[in-house]
Amino acid sequence: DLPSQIINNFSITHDEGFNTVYLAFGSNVGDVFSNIVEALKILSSTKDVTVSKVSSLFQSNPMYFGDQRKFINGVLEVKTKLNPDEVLQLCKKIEYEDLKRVKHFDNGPRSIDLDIILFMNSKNEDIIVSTENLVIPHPRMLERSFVLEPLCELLDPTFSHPITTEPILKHLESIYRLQDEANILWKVTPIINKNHYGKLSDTERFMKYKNNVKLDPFKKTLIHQTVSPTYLMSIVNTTPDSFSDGGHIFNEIEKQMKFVETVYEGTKAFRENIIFDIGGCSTRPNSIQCCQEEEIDRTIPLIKGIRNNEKLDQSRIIISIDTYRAEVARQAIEAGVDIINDISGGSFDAELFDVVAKNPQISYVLSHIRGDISTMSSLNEYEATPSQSNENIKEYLNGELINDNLFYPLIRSVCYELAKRYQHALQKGVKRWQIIIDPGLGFSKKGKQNLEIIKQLPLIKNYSVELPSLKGEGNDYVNFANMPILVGPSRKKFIGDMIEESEPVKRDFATGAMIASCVGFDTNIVRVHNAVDCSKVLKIADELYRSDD
Ligand SMILES: Nc1nc2ncc(COP(=O)(O)O)nc2c(=O)[nH]1
Ligand SMILES: Nc1nc2ncc(COP(=O)(O)O)nc2c(=O)[nH]1
Repeated sequence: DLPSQIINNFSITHDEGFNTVYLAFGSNVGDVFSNIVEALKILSSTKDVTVSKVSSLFQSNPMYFGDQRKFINGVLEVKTKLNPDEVLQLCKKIEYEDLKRVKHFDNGPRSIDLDIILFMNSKNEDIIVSTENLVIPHPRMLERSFVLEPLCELLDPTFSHPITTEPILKHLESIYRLQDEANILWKVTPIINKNHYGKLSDTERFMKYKNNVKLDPFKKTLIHQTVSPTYLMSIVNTTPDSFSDGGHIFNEIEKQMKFVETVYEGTKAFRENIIFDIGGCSTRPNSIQCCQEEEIDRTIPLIKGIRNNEKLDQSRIIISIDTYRAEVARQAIEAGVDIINDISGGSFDAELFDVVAKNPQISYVLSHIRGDISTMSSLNEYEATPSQSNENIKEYLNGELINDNLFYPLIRSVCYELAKRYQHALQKGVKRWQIIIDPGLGFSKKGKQNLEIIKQLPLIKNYSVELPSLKGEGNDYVNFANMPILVGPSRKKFIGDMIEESEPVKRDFATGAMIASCVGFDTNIVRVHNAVDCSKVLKIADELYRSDD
């Protein structure tokens, strides 16, 4: 029952092992995000098929036939006992029976497209197929950034194409070296919470990060650079003791709403969107944590109020909840938030990741921290690199193995510890496409360590690490390619110490300078108290650092 002609005589043994298959998916018709989630669900519920990895989502320009909607593309890894032909039949069933795809013409619009890109048998040998209805590896994969970019997120950097024997990463670089705008992708994270009381039917409500890849004219190396506007996150602390506001808007919903409306009006000249980050429980070092009911009482009514406020254009507003508690996150999603902003990296409440996993349509900020609110300030030793502490760990930068242990121990430790939290998140079913990375300024970092983190932010997207898998056997490969970065330096102590200013509210000018620098270090979202003034800072910084020319 195998395809008639297999070039390499690697038979597909139906032994206890599983074949590994990489499938590229794309959609540009109908409710695109739901099509993709539905296709994943059907694959995951198919006998002898497990979806083991899913890439980020990318918005891409239609290739070959330009006159159609942009696509949302990605790649997934599947472990299966099925042979290539059976996988092909399964893909066709999902496309045409389950998702009712109607094919008008080649390369035209489609509700879902599932293409077999690569196929390895249970001994990890490449299966090459060439029949009239199936060719593996996919014949056009090497010309498609919308396939290779997401595929490289799932593979270790040395993984090579079975026929060219060149690393896939190198093939992707060759596409970008063409410097053709058509190959440029937008990384997207979903903010499609339909609990907006029906106000938002937009099935493609994503935060978008346009990643330009320019050729450095001198060094001939490729420079990845975000060229889309930086997102502005406005802190709305409804706590009585939040160290910067002193609780002046605590417990008076109309005052909180007035604050939100002021920020909404004051930022719309220079920001297309505004994110309101609703915080009901201070996370200042050693602060007393309010109880869950108190946190819910302080936050949920305001979220509902914002979503119901007719004066506000909901399509411009993104709401996040700053909480590490699962129940608060769950109720906030019900109330209409688009992002769970969790300073604990899912480590303070074991159920938090479950809530995020149940809602693949919203985004999640995965932050770096060590210990808990009362211990985090003392846990700021970063002398050793991850590879030094455990020789099973292999770290890469831009796909090259790093051996030098003196080289950036701080950022590498932060990335490695985030990679471990990332493993836990994915094990609970959180999708990579939901995740925004935050290095946690002021959390388990003192003074100048925060500046070092900011200067090394660009490394995060080029960092990857091979580390023991949580299942106990073999290694996982984690990278942060294309992950949006959020930073929250606003009014923090490390800024206050630098300018000898003990009053947080007087640190806004220095915060503005810090924010502009963060944009220069390729940050995608900045979290601030004084959003109105920072919207002007971002206008300047984006003009300087985000211009496409
Ligand atoms: N951006 C984009 N363009 C496209 N053009 C053609 C096809 C048709 O692909 P096929 O030849 O593998 O069916 N798929 C896409 C796609 O998924 N994304
Ligand atoms: N994602 C994210 N969320 C946060 N929430 C609270 C604080 C503590 O500062 P605050 O009390 O001024 O809000 N800092 C962060 C941060 O740095 N990143």
